[in-house]
Amino acid sequence: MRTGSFVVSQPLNYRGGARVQPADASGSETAFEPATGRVIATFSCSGEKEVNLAVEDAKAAFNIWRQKSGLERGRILLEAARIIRERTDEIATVESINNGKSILEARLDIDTSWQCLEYYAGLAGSMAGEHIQLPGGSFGYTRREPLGVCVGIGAWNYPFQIASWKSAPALACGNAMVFKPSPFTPVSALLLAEIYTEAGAPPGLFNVVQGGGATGQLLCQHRDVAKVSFTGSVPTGTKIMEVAAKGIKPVTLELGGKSPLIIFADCNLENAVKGALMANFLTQGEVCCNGTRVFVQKEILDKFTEQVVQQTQRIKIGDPLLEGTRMGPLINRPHLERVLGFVKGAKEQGAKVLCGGDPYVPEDPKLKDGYFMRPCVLGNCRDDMTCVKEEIFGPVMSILSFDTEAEVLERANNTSFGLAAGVFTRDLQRAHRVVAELQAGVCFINNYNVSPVELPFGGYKKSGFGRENGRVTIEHYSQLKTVCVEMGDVESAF
Ligand SMILES: NC(=O)c1ccc[n+]([C@@H]2O[C@H](COP(=O)([O-])OP(=O)(O)OC[C@H]3O[C@@H](n4cnc5c(N)ncnc54)[C@H](O)[C@@H]3O)[C@@H](O)[C@H]2O)c1
Ligand SMILES: NCCCC=O
Repeated sequence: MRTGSFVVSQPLNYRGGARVQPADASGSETAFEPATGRVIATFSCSGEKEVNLAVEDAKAAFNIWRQKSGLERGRILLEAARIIRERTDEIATVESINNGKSILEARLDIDTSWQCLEYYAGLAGSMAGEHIQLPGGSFGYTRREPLGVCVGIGAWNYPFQIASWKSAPALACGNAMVFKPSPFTPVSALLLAEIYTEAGAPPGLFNVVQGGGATGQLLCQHRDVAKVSFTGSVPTGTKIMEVAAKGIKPVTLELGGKSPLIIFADCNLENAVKGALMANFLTQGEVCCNGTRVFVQKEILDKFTEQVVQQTQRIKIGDPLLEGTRMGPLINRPHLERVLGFVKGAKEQGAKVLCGGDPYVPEDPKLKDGYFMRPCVLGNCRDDMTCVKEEIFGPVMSILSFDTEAEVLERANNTSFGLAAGVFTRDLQRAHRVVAELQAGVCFINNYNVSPVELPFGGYKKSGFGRENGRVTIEHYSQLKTVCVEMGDVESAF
Protein backbone atom coordinates (compact mmCIF):
# COMPACT_ATOMS: atom_id res chain seq x y z
CA MET A 1 0.00 0.00 0.00
CA ARG A 2 1.25 3.48 -0.86
CA THR A 3 0.65 6.86 0.75
CA GLY A 4 -2.36 8.55 -0.83
CA SER A 5 -4.22 5.37 -1.78
CA PHE A 6 -5.92 4.06 1.37
CA VAL A 7 -9.69 4.47 1.77
CA VAL A 8 -11.95 2.71 4.28
CA SER A 9 -15.03 1.21 2.70
CA GLN A 10 -16.16 -1.31 5.32
CA PRO A 11 -18.21 -0.46 8.44
CA LEU A 12 -16.10 0.69 11.39
CA ASN A 13 -18.22 -0.66 14.24
CA TYR A 14 -17.70 -4.23 15.42
CA ARG A 15 -20.23 -6.11 17.44
CA GLY A 16 -21.20 -9.74 17.98
CA GLY A 17 -18.15 -10.94 16.03
CA ALA A 18 -18.67 -8.91 12.84
CA ARG A 19 -18.37 -5.44 11.33
CA VAL A 20 -21.73 -3.67 11.49
CA GLN A 21 -23.26 -0.35 10.54
CA PRO A 22 -24.28 1.37 13.80
CA ALA A 23 -27.94 0.98 14.75
CA ASP A 24 -28.21 4.73 15.35
CA ALA A 25 -26.07 7.80 14.95
CA SER A 26 -25.46 10.97 16.83
CA GLY A 27 -23.49 13.02 14.30
CA SER A 28 -20.55 11.94 12.20
CA GLU A 29 -16.75 12.19 12.15
CA THR A 30 -14.09 12.27 9.47
CA ALA A 31 -10.70 10.59 9.69
CA PHE A 32 -7.71 11.84 7.68
CA GLU A 33 -4.42 10.60 6.35
CA PRO A 34 -2.13 13.17 8.06
CA ALA A 35 0.62 12.82 5.43
CA THR A 36 -1.63 14.03 2.61
CA GLY A 37 -4.59 15.68 4.32
CA ARG A 38 -6.92 13.27 2.42
CA VAL A 39 -10.12 11.96 3.99
CA ILE A 40 -9.85 8.21 4.50
CA ALA A 41 -13.16 7.61 6.28
CA THR A 42 -16.38 9.32 7.21
CA PHE A 43 -18.39 7.48 9.82
CA SER A 44 -21.33 7.83 12.19
CA CYS A 45 -20.86 8.38 15.89
CA SER A 46 -22.69 5.68 17.78
CA GLY A 47 -25.73 6.77 19.79
CA GLU A 48 -27.47 5.19 22.77
CA LYS A 49 -29.05 2.34 20.81
CA GLU A 50 -25.75 1.17 19.33
CA VAL A 51 -23.93 1.51 22.64
CA ASN A 52 -26.64 -0.58 24.32
CA LEU A 53 -26.35 -3.27 21.64
CA ALA A 54 -22.56 -3.41 21.99
CA VAL A 55 -22.82 -3.74 25.77
CA GLU A 56 -25.52 -6.45 25.37
CA ASP A 57 -23.26 -8.42 23.03
CA ALA A 58 -20.37 -8.04 25.45
CA LYS A 59 -22.55 -9.28 28.33
CA ALA A 60 -23.54 -12.38 26.37
CA ALA A 61 -19.90 -13.14 25.53
CA PHE A 62 -18.84 -12.49 29.12
CA ASN A 63 -21.16 -15.25 30.32
CA ILE A 64 -19.38 -17.76 28.11
CA TRP A 65 -15.87 -16.39 28.60
CA ARG A 66 -15.91 -16.12 32.40
CA GLN A 67 -16.59 -19.84 32.67
CA LYS A 68 -13.49 -20.82 30.73
CA SER A 69 -10.35 -21.72 32.62
CA GLY A 70 -7.45 -19.30 32.53
CA LEU A 71 -5.56 -21.81 30.42
CA GLU A 72 -8.34 -21.87 27.82
CA ARG A 73 -8.47 -18.07 27.69
CA GLY A 74 -4.70 -17.91 27.44
CA ARG A 75 -4.74 -20.26 24.47
CA ILE A 76 -7.03 -17.92 22.52
CA LEU A 77 -4.94 -14.88 23.44
CA LEU A 78 -1.81 -16.70 22.30
CA GLU A 79 -3.43 -17.48 18.97
CA ALA A 80 -4.45 -13.81 18.59
CA ALA A 81 -0.85 -12.78 19.39
CA ARG A 82 0.39 -15.16 16.71
CA ILE A 83 -1.96 -13.67 14.10
CA ILE A 84 -0.95 -10.11 15.00
CA ARG A 85 2.73 -11.04 14.71
CA GLU A 86 2.11 -12.64 11.33
CA ARG A 87 0.19 -9.55 10.09
CA THR A 88 2.58 -6.98 11.61
CA ASP A 89 3.38 -5.25 8.32
CA GLU A 90 -0.23 -4.90 7.25
CA ILE A 91 -1.39 -3.55 10.65
CA ALA A 92 1.63 -1.24 10.92
CA THR A 93 0.89 0.15 7.46
CA VAL A 94 -2.70 1.02 8.40
CA GLU A 95 -1.46 2.56 11.67
CA SER A 96 1.16 4.62 9.90
CA ILE A 97 -1.34 5.89 7.31
CA ASN A 98 -3.99 6.87 9.87
CA ASN A 99 -1.69 8.25 12.59
CA GLY A 100 1.25 9.57 10.56
CA LYS A 101 4.01 7.84 12.56
CA SER A 102 6.88 6.26 10.62
CA ILE A 103 6.45 2.67 9.51
CA LEU A 104 9.51 1.75 11.57
CA GLU A 105 7.82 3.00 14.75
CA ALA A 106 4.43 1.56 13.80
CA ARG A 107 6.02 -1.91 13.56
CA LEU A 108 7.47 -1.47 17.06
CA ASP A 109 4.00 -0.55 18.34
CA ILE A 110 2.56 -3.71 16.82
CA ASP A 111 5.38 -5.71 18.43
CA THR A 112 4.50 -4.41 21.89
CA SER A 113 0.88 -5.24 21.13
CA TRP A 114 1.33 -8.94 20.40
CA GLN A 115 3.89 -9.16 23.20
CA CYS A 116 1.24 -7.81 25.56
CA LEU A 117 -1.24 -10.51 24.46
CA GLU A 118 1.45 -13.17 24.89
CA TYR A 119 2.34 -11.87 28.34
CA TYR A 120 -1.24 -11.96 29.64
CA ALA A 121 -1.89 -15.28 27.92
CA GLY A 122 0.95 -16.58 30.08
CA LEU A 123 -0.51 -15.09 33.27
CA ALA A 124 -4.09 -16.20 32.56
CA GLY A 125 -3.47 -19.81 33.57
CA SER A 126 -1.73 -18.91 36.80
CA MET A 127 -4.29 -16.53 38.29
CA ALA A 128 -5.29 -17.95 41.63
CA GLY A 129 -6.51 -17.04 45.08
CA GLU A 130 -5.19 -17.98 48.49
CA HIS A 131 -6.09 -20.64 51.04
CA ILE A 132 -6.12 -19.31 54.61
CA GLN A 133 -6.34 -21.58 57.68
CA LEU A 134 -8.64 -20.54 60.51
CA PRO A 135 -9.10 -21.93 64.07
CA GLY A 136 -10.80 -25.31 64.55
CA GLY A 137 -10.12 -26.57 61.04
CA SER A 138 -12.20 -23.85 59.45
CA PHE A 139 -10.64 -22.05 56.57
CA GLY A 140 -11.12 -19.33 54.03
CA TYR A 141 -10.11 -18.92 50.45
CA THR A 142 -10.07 -16.15 47.90
CA ARG A 143 -11.12 -16.27 44.27
CA ARG A 144 -9.91 -13.78 41.69
CA GLU A 145 -12.99 -13.05 39.56
CA PRO A 146 -13.56 -10.88 36.50
CA LEU A 147 -15.42 -7.56 36.73
CA GLY A 148 -17.79 -7.99 33.77
CA VAL A 149 -18.06 -5.69 30.76
CA CYS A 150 -15.12 -3.28 30.71
CA VAL A 151 -14.96 -0.17 28.55
CA GLY A 152 -11.71 0.93 26.92
CA ILE A 153 -11.41 4.47 25.56
CA GLY A 154 -8.33 5.33 23.52
CA ALA A 155 -6.25 8.30 22.39
CA TRP A 156 -4.99 8.73 18.81
CA ASN A 157 -1.23 8.47 19.30
CA TYR A 158 -0.95 4.67 19.77
CA PRO A 159 -4.30 3.40 18.43
CA PHE A 160 -3.57 -0.34 18.06
CA GLN A 161 -1.22 -0.51 21.03
CA ILE A 162 -3.73 1.17 23.36
CA ALA A 163 -6.51 -1.22 22.27
CA SER A 164 -4.18 -4.18 22.87
CA TRP A 165 -2.78 -2.96 26.20
CA LYS A 166 -6.33 -2.54 27.50
CA SER A 167 -7.98 -5.63 26.04
CA ALA A 168 -5.24 -8.21 26.73
CA PRO A 169 -5.32 -8.01 30.55
CA ALA A 170 -9.10 -7.46 30.53
CA LEU A 171 -9.76 -10.62 28.50
CA ALA A 172 -7.09 -12.65 30.32
CA CYS A 173 -8.98 -11.96 33.58
CA GLY A 174 -12.26 -13.18 32.05
CA ASN A 175 -13.89 -9.84 31.18
CA ALA A 176 -15.45 -8.69 27.90
CA MET A 177 -14.69 -5.28 26.40
CA VAL A 178 -16.33 -2.51 24.41
CA PHE A 179 -13.61 -0.29 22.98
CA LYS A 180 -13.97 3.22 21.60
CA PRO A 181 -11.00 4.51 19.62
CA SER A 182 -10.29 8.20 19.11
CA PRO A 183 -12.36 9.55 16.18
CA PHE A 184 -9.04 10.66 14.61
CA THR A 185 -7.82 7.04 14.39
CA PRO A 186 -10.84 4.76 14.05
CA VAL A 187 -9.35 2.10 11.78
CA SER A 188 -6.86 -0.26 13.41
CA ALA A 189 -8.97 -1.33 16.44
CA LEU A 190 -11.18 -3.15 13.90
CA LEU A 191 -8.23 -5.29 12.86
CA LEU A 192 -7.73 -6.29 16.49
CA ALA A 193 -11.44 -7.13 16.82
CA GLU A 194 -11.30 -9.35 13.73
CA ILE A 195 -8.17 -11.06 14.99
CA TYR A 196 -9.74 -11.92 18.36
CA THR A 197 -12.68 -13.48 16.51
CA GLU A 198 -10.37 -15.41 14.16
CA ALA A 199 -8.42 -16.66 17.18
CA GLY A 200 -11.57 -18.23 18.65
CA ALA A 201 -12.94 -15.60 21.05
CA PRO A 202 -16.73 -15.83 21.48
CA PRO A 203 -18.64 -13.29 19.35
CA GLY A 204 -19.09 -10.07 21.35
CA LEU A 205 -16.03 -10.52 23.53
CA PHE A 206 -14.30 -7.49 22.01
CA ASN A 207 -16.50 -4.86 20.36
CA VAL A 208 -15.73 -1.50 18.80
CA VAL A 209 -18.01 1.54 18.78
CA GLN A 210 -17.02 4.73 17.04
CA GLY A 211 -17.56 8.32 18.07
CA GLY A 212 -16.26 11.18 20.18
CA GLY A 213 -16.99 12.48 23.66
CA ALA A 214 -20.76 11.91 23.56
CA THR A 215 -20.37 8.22 22.62
CA GLY A 216 -17.64 7.86 25.24
CA GLN A 217 -19.90 9.31 27.88
CA LEU A 218 -22.75 6.93 26.99
CA LEU A 219 -20.35 4.04 27.51
CA CYS A 220 -19.01 5.32 30.84
CA GLN A 221 -22.46 5.88 32.31
CA HIS A 222 -23.96 2.59 31.08
CA ARG A 223 -25.33 0.68 34.05
CA ASP A 224 -23.98 -2.66 32.83
CA VAL A 225 -20.44 -1.41 32.42
CA ALA A 226 -18.27 -2.52 35.34
CA LYS A 227 -15.05 -0.61 34.68
CA VAL A 228 -13.59 2.11 32.47
CA SER A 229 -9.99 2.21 31.32
CA PHE A 230 -9.16 5.52 29.70
CA THR A 231 -6.14 6.90 27.86
CA GLY A 232 -6.23 10.58 27.00
CA SER A 233 -6.01 14.08 28.37
CA VAL A 234 -6.40 15.27 31.97
CA PRO A 235 -9.60 17.28 31.28
CA THR A 236 -11.32 14.27 29.70
CA GLY A 237 -10.00 11.99 32.45
CA THR A 238 -11.60 14.30 35.00
CA LYS A 239 -14.99 14.07 33.25
CA ILE A 240 -14.74 10.29 33.03
CA MET A 241 -13.92 9.98 36.69
CA GLU A 242 -16.93 12.14 37.57
CA VAL A 243 -19.28 9.95 35.52
CA ALA A 244 -17.71 6.74 36.87
CA ALA A 245 -18.03 8.04 40.42
CA LYS A 246 -21.81 8.24 39.99
CA GLY A 247 -21.90 4.53 39.17
CA ILE A 248 -19.13 3.62 41.70
CA LYS A 249 -17.09 2.14 38.84
CA PRO A 250 -13.35 1.62 39.09
CA VAL A 251 -11.32 3.55 36.52
CA THR A 252 -7.82 3.33 35.15
CA LEU A 253 -6.63 6.73 33.96
CA GLU A 254 -3.60 7.00 31.67
CA LEU A 255 -3.32 10.76 31.22
CA GLY A 256 -0.89 13.40 30.06
CA GLY A 257 2.55 14.42 31.24
CA LYS A 258 5.35 16.98 31.23
CA SER A 259 8.14 14.71 32.27
CA PRO A 260 11.66 15.69 33.29
CA LEU A 261 14.81 14.19 31.83
CA ILE A 262 17.88 14.93 33.98
CA ILE A 263 21.32 14.80 32.40
CA PHE A 264 24.21 14.89 34.87
CA ALA A 265 27.68 16.03 33.79
CA ASP A 266 29.16 12.56 34.43
CA CYS A 267 26.83 10.84 31.93
CA ASN A 268 27.85 9.01 28.79
CA LEU A 269 27.15 12.00 26.56
CA GLU A 270 26.50 10.01 23.40
CA ASN A 271 23.83 7.93 25.16
CA ALA A 272 22.33 10.99 26.84
CA VAL A 273 21.94 12.74 23.48
CA LYS A 274 20.32 9.64 21.98
CA GLY A 275 18.12 9.37 25.08
CA ALA A 276 16.97 12.99 24.73
CA LEU A 277 15.93 12.36 21.12
CA MET A 278 14.09 9.17 22.13
CA ALA A 279 12.43 11.14 24.92
CA ASN A 280 11.13 13.85 22.60
CA PHE A 281 10.70 12.86 18.99
CA LEU A 282 9.06 9.43 18.76
CA THR A 283 5.64 9.64 17.06
CA GLN A 284 6.26 13.32 16.19
CA GLY A 285 6.54 14.10 19.90
CA GLU A 286 2.93 13.02 20.45
CA VAL A 287 3.81 10.71 23.35
CA CYS A 288 2.35 11.02 26.85
CA CYS A 289 5.51 10.02 28.71
CA ASN A 290 7.92 12.20 26.72
CA GLY A 291 10.75 13.82 28.69
CA THR A 292 10.19 17.29 27.30
CA ARG A 293 11.84 19.22 30.15
CA VAL A 294 15.48 18.35 29.57
CA PHE A 295 17.55 19.52 32.56
CA VAL A 296 21.27 19.56 31.72
CA GLN A 297 24.03 20.14 34.29
CA LYS A 298 25.80 23.43 33.51
CA GLU A 299 29.27 21.92 32.86
CA ILE A 300 28.04 20.03 29.78
CA LEU A 301 25.21 22.31 28.65
CA ASP A 302 26.95 23.67 25.54
CA LYS A 303 28.36 20.35 24.37
CA PHE A 304 25.07 18.52 24.96
CA THR A 305 23.01 21.21 23.25
CA GLU A 306 25.29 21.31 20.20
CA GLN A 307 25.03 17.53 19.72
CA VAL A 308 21.26 17.40 20.34
CA VAL A 309 20.67 20.15 17.78
CA GLN A 310 22.94 18.47 15.21
CA GLN A 311 21.14 15.13 15.56
CA THR A 312 17.69 16.71 15.59
CA GLN A 313 18.47 18.47 12.31
CA ARG A 314 19.38 15.10 10.80
CA ILE A 315 15.96 13.52 11.50
CA LYS A 316 14.48 12.56 8.15
CA ILE A 317 10.96 13.97 7.84
CA GLY A 318 8.61 12.78 5.11
CA ASP A 319 6.36 10.02 3.82
CA PRO A 320 5.77 7.81 6.88
CA LEU A 321 5.54 4.66 4.74
CA LEU A 322 9.09 5.06 3.39
CA GLU A 323 11.65 2.92 5.24
CA GLY A 324 14.11 5.83 5.64
CA THR A 325 11.62 8.24 7.21
CA ARG A 326 12.04 8.88 10.93
CA MET A 327 9.37 11.56 11.46
CA GLY A 328 5.97 11.81 9.81
CA PRO A 329 3.21 14.41 10.01
CA LEU A 330 1.34 15.48 13.14
CA ILE A 331 -2.16 14.12 13.63
CA ASN A 332 -4.17 16.99 12.10
CA ARG A 333 -4.01 20.65 11.05
CA PRO A 334 -5.46 22.15 14.29
CA HIS A 335 -2.97 20.17 16.36
CA LEU A 336 -0.07 21.25 14.11
CA GLU A 337 -1.12 24.86 14.54
CA ARG A 338 -1.40 24.42 18.30
CA VAL A 339 2.14 23.02 18.50
CA LEU A 340 3.54 25.80 16.27
CA GLY A 341 1.70 28.25 18.56
CA PHE A 342 3.66 26.88 21.56
CA VAL A 343 6.92 27.56 19.69
CA LYS A 344 5.82 31.11 18.87
CA GLY A 345 4.81 31.67 22.51
CA ALA A 346 8.16 30.29 23.71
CA LYS A 347 10.02 32.80 21.51
CA GLU A 348 7.91 35.63 22.86
CA GLN A 349 8.76 34.52 26.41
CA GLY A 350 12.50 34.58 25.68
CA ALA A 351 13.34 31.02 24.60
CA LYS A 352 15.76 30.61 21.69
CA VAL A 353 14.72 28.36 18.80
CA LEU A 354 17.92 26.38 18.19
CA CYS A 355 16.40 24.40 15.31
CA GLY A 356 13.08 23.60 13.64
CA GLY A 357 9.75 24.71 15.05
CA ASP A 358 8.39 25.70 11.62
CA PRO A 359 6.06 24.01 9.12
CA TYR A 360 7.76 21.65 6.66
CA VAL A 361 6.68 20.86 3.11
CA PRO A 362 8.28 17.67 1.76
CA GLU A 363 9.39 17.63 -1.89
CA ASP A 364 6.94 14.89 -2.86
CA PRO A 365 3.92 16.80 -4.30
CA LYS A 366 1.40 14.34 -2.84
CA LEU A 367 2.54 15.41 0.66
CA LYS A 368 2.04 19.15 0.08
CA ASP A 369 -1.14 19.25 2.24
CA GLY A 370 0.31 17.08 5.03
CA TYR A 371 0.69 18.28 8.60
CA PHE A 372 4.48 18.29 8.84
CA MET A 373 6.78 20.42 10.97
CA ARG A 374 10.49 20.35 11.70
CA PRO A 375 11.41 19.02 15.16
CA CYS A 376 12.32 21.85 17.48
CA VAL A 377 14.90 22.36 20.22
CA LEU A 378 14.39 25.36 22.49
CA GLY A 379 17.31 26.84 24.45
CA ASN A 380 17.37 29.56 27.15
CA CYS A 381 14.30 28.01 28.75
CA ARG A 382 13.08 28.91 32.24
CA ASP A 383 10.76 26.96 34.51
CA ASP A 384 8.07 29.65 34.34
CA MET A 385 7.66 29.52 30.53
CA THR A 386 4.48 28.04 29.07
CA CYS A 387 6.51 25.66 26.86
CA VAL A 388 8.09 24.24 30.04
CA LYS A 389 4.91 24.03 32.07
CA GLU A 390 2.30 22.71 29.63
CA GLU A 391 2.05 19.47 27.67
CA ILE A 392 2.73 20.43 24.02
CA PHE A 393 2.31 16.91 22.57
CA GLY A 394 4.49 17.69 19.58
CA PRO A 395 8.19 17.58 18.59
CA VAL A 396 9.40 20.38 20.87
CA MET A 397 12.21 19.85 23.39
CA SER A 398 12.91 22.48 26.06
CA ILE A 399 16.47 22.58 27.43
CA LEU A 400 17.03 23.94 30.94
CA SER A 401 20.28 24.11 32.87
CA PHE A 402 20.94 23.22 36.53
CA ASP A 403 23.76 23.20 39.08
CA THR A 404 23.03 20.70 41.85
CA GLU A 405 21.16 17.45 42.40
CA ALA A 406 18.95 18.95 45.14
CA GLU A 407 18.05 21.89 42.92
CA VAL A 408 17.15 19.78 39.88
CA LEU A 409 15.02 17.39 41.93
CA GLU A 410 13.00 20.24 43.35
CA ARG A 411 12.46 21.73 39.89
CA ALA A 412 11.75 18.37 38.22
CA ASN A 413 8.98 17.63 40.74
CA ASN A 414 7.47 21.09 40.52
CA THR A 415 4.60 20.05 38.23
CA SER A 416 1.11 18.69 38.69
CA PHE A 417 1.93 15.84 36.26
CA GLY A 418 3.82 12.69 37.26
CA LEU A 419 3.86 10.22 34.39
CA ALA A 420 7.55 9.59 33.70
CA ALA A 421 11.09 10.82 34.38
CA GLY A 422 14.61 9.95 33.31
CA VAL A 423 18.15 10.32 34.58
CA PHE A 424 21.46 9.93 32.77
CA THR A 425 24.54 9.50 34.99
CA ARG A 426 27.41 7.04 35.42
CA ASP A 427 27.02 7.27 39.21
CA LEU A 428 24.64 4.41 39.99
CA GLN A 429 24.14 5.45 43.62
CA ARG A 430 23.06 8.87 42.46
CA ALA A 431 20.79 7.34 39.79
CA HIS A 432 18.86 5.28 42.34
CA ARG A 433 18.83 8.11 44.90
CA VAL A 434 17.39 10.50 42.30
CA VAL A 435 14.69 8.14 40.96
CA ALA A 436 13.62 7.40 44.53
CA GLU A 437 12.84 11.12 44.93
CA LEU A 438 11.21 11.68 41.53
CA GLN A 439 7.43 11.97 41.67
CA ALA A 440 6.71 9.88 38.58
CA GLY A 441 5.13 6.49 37.91
CA VAL A 442 7.71 5.38 35.31
CA CYS A 443 11.41 6.21 35.72
CA PHE A 444 14.23 5.45 33.30
CA ILE A 445 17.92 5.21 34.21
CA ASN A 446 20.28 5.72 31.26
CA ASN A 447 17.56 5.24 28.63
CA TYR A 448 14.14 6.67 27.81
CA ASN A 449 10.82 5.61 26.28
CA VAL A 450 11.34 1.88 26.12
CA SER A 451 8.11 0.01 26.95
CA PRO A 452 8.67 -3.66 27.86
CA VAL A 453 5.24 -5.15 28.53
CA GLU A 454 6.52 -6.92 31.64
CA LEU A 455 6.86 -3.54 33.39
CA PRO A 456 3.86 -1.65 34.80
CA PHE A 457 3.13 1.66 33.08
CA GLY A 458 1.16 4.55 34.59
CA GLY A 459 1.33 7.84 36.38
CA TYR A 460 1.46 9.70 39.68
CA LYS A 461 -0.41 12.93 40.46
CA LYS A 462 -2.54 14.33 37.61
CA SER A 463 -1.07 11.83 35.14
CA GLY A 464 -3.58 9.32 36.46
CA PHE A 465 -3.72 6.07 38.37
CA GLY A 466 -4.04 2.38 37.85
CA ARG A 467 -1.46 0.64 35.68
CA GLU A 468 -1.19 -1.00 32.28
CA ASN A 469 1.14 -3.92 31.60
CA GLY A 470 2.99 -5.97 34.18
CA ARG A 471 1.53 -8.42 36.68
CA VAL A 472 -0.15 -5.70 38.77
CA THR A 473 -2.68 -4.90 36.02
CA ILE A 474 -4.43 -8.18 36.79
CA GLU A 475 -5.61 -6.45 39.98
CA HIS A 476 -7.14 -3.62 37.96
CA TYR A 477 -9.25 -6.00 35.84
CA SER A 478 -10.41 -8.43 38.52
CA GLN A 479 -11.98 -8.46 41.93
CA LEU A 480 -11.29 -10.59 44.95
CA LYS A 481 -13.98 -12.74 46.48
CA THR A 482 -13.43 -14.05 50.03
CA VAL A 483 -15.09 -17.33 50.97
CA CYS A 484 -15.26 -18.23 54.67
CA VAL A 485 -15.86 -21.96 55.39
CA GLU A 486 -17.05 -23.17 58.82
CA MET A 487 -16.04 -26.73 59.73
CA GLY A 488 -17.70 -26.76 63.16
CA ASP A 489 -21.04 -25.63 64.58
CA VAL A 490 -22.33 -22.10 64.51
CA GLU A 491 -21.49 -20.26 67.72
CA SER A 492 -24.46 -17.95 67.82
CA ALA A 493 -24.48 -14.74 69.83
CA PHE A 494 -28.23 -15.17 70.24
N1 LIG B 1 -0.73 8.04 29.97
C1 LIG B 1 -0.89 7.41 28.82
O1 LIG B 1 -0.71 6.20 28.73
C2 LIG B 1 -1.30 8.16 27.58
C3 LIG B 1 -1.13 7.56 26.33
C4 LIG B 1 -1.50 8.26 25.20
C5 LIG B 1 -2.01 9.55 25.30
N2 LIG B 1 -2.16 10.12 26.51
C6 LIG B 1 -2.66 11.50 26.62
O2 LIG B 1 -3.75 11.69 25.74
C7 LIG B 1 -3.81 13.04 25.31
C8 LIG B 1 -3.96 13.09 23.81
O3 LIG B 1 -4.98 12.27 23.39
P1 LIG B 1 -6.40 12.82 22.94
O4 LIG B 1 -6.24 14.18 22.34
O5 LIG B 1 -7.04 11.75 22.13
O6 LIG B 1 -7.15 12.96 24.34
P2 LIG B 1 -8.68 13.30 24.62
O7 LIG B 1 -8.83 13.33 26.09
O8 LIG B 1 -9.11 14.47 23.85
O9 LIG B 1 -9.50 12.05 24.01
C9 LIG B 1 -9.22 10.73 24.39
C10 LIG B 1 -10.44 9.87 24.14
O10 LIG B 1 -11.49 10.27 25.01
C11 LIG B 1 -12.71 10.42 24.27
N3 LIG B 1 -13.55 11.37 24.99
C12 LIG B 1 -13.58 12.72 24.87
N4 LIG B 1 -14.47 13.23 25.75
C13 LIG B 1 -15.02 12.18 26.43
C14 LIG B 1 -15.98 12.06 27.47
N5 LIG B 1 -16.58 13.13 28.01
N6 LIG B 1 -16.29 10.83 27.93
C15 LIG B 1 -15.68 9.74 27.43
N7 LIG B 1 -14.76 9.79 26.43
C16 LIG B 1 -14.42 10.99 25.95
C17 LIG B 1 -12.21 10.86 22.90
O11 LIG B 1 -13.17 10.67 21.91
C18 LIG B 1 -11.00 9.96 22.73
O12 LIG B 1 -11.36 8.67 22.32
C19 LIG B 1 -2.53 13.67 25.80
O13 LIG B 1 -2.78 14.43 26.96
C20 LIG B 1 -1.66 12.49 26.13
O14 LIG B 1 -0.66 12.75 27.07
C21 LIG B 1 -1.83 9.45 27.65
N1 LIG C 1 4.76 3.35 24.17
C1 LIG C 1 4.01 3.92 25.26
C2 LIG C 1 3.45 5.24 24.89
C3 LIG C 1 2.26 5.57 25.65
C4 LIG C 1 2.03 7.05 25.68
O1 LIG C 1 1.66 7.82 24.79
